[in-house]
Amino acid sequence: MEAVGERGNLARVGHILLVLSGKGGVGKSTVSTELALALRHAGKKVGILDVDLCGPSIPQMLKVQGKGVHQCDSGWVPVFVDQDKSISLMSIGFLLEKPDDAVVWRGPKKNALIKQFISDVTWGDLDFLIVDTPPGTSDEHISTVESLRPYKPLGAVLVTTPQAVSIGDVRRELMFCKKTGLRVIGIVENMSGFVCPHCLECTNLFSKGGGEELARHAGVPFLGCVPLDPQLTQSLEEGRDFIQEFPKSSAFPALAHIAQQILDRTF
Ligand SMILES: Nc1ncnc2c1ncn2[C@@H]1O[C@H](COP(=O)(O)OP(=O)(O)OP(=O)(O)O)[C@@H](O)[C@H]1O
Ligand code: SF4
Repeated sequence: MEAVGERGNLARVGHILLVLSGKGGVGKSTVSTELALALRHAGKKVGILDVDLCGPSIPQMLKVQGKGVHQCDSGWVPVFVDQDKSISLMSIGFLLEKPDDAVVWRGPKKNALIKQFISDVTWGDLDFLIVDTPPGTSDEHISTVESLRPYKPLGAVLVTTPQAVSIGDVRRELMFCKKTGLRVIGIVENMSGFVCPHCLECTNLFSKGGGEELARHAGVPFLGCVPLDPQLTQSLEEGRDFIQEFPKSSAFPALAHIAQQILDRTF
């Protein structure tokens, strides 16, 4: 295997995007998964590295839970989500004996695994590597950024919900990006209103516009608002391709728009 300084297994990866959120449950894994599907839909090859070690939910969202990863001479082979190998995934979920086993590890062990994921997964040719991180700005984030930075410049997509408390957490994320030299690709406001499937009226359950206002205030791009969409929840639970199967649902245009903006800002 090549050494880290020679780019090794990430040599043929175009862009690396970290998906960050100040707190849990705001939809970071959802955004990571749907972005991967939308970029695939735009003809791109995408890898997902799930370093949310305590809550690896992406295998289920892509219906590949329980699959095994195997080792080859150059490292770990990721799990391919589709037959044409346009989405590949590496997650600690594949290394647990049972899908709901808990990872009760101290920081150094987690950091060692993250470093191993970054150097040892054989991604091959990718247009994007999307890294789904744990909530907050912990040791794992610093470890992820420090291990990835020697390879290429890193971009960050920040996910928030519209409430003030979540927005406050994003301010801390922005500070983290500044201190660690991450380029902020933009902010996504998730769970931004609920569009009634019967009357198409939008109800702003958690208020609206906080993410956009924060982006304006911080001078970073705002990528869009994703509404709460029961079809999105359902497709994530069943591991279906929301972008392919639900083009008429309320979250679809928002996710497609966000993916397009990412393409515009990274190429
Ligand atoms: N826009 C949305 N519409 C409907 N359901 C959503 C939306 N965004 C997220 N969800 C649902 O909310 C739940 C939490 O989302 P998700 O797991 O992506 O959050 P997270 O920020 O990654 O959480 P954590 O990092 O704490 O694991 C999931 O069940 C997901 O299906
Ligand atoms: S108008 Fe209100 S109650 Fe009636 S279908 Fe729409 S959201 Fe539901």
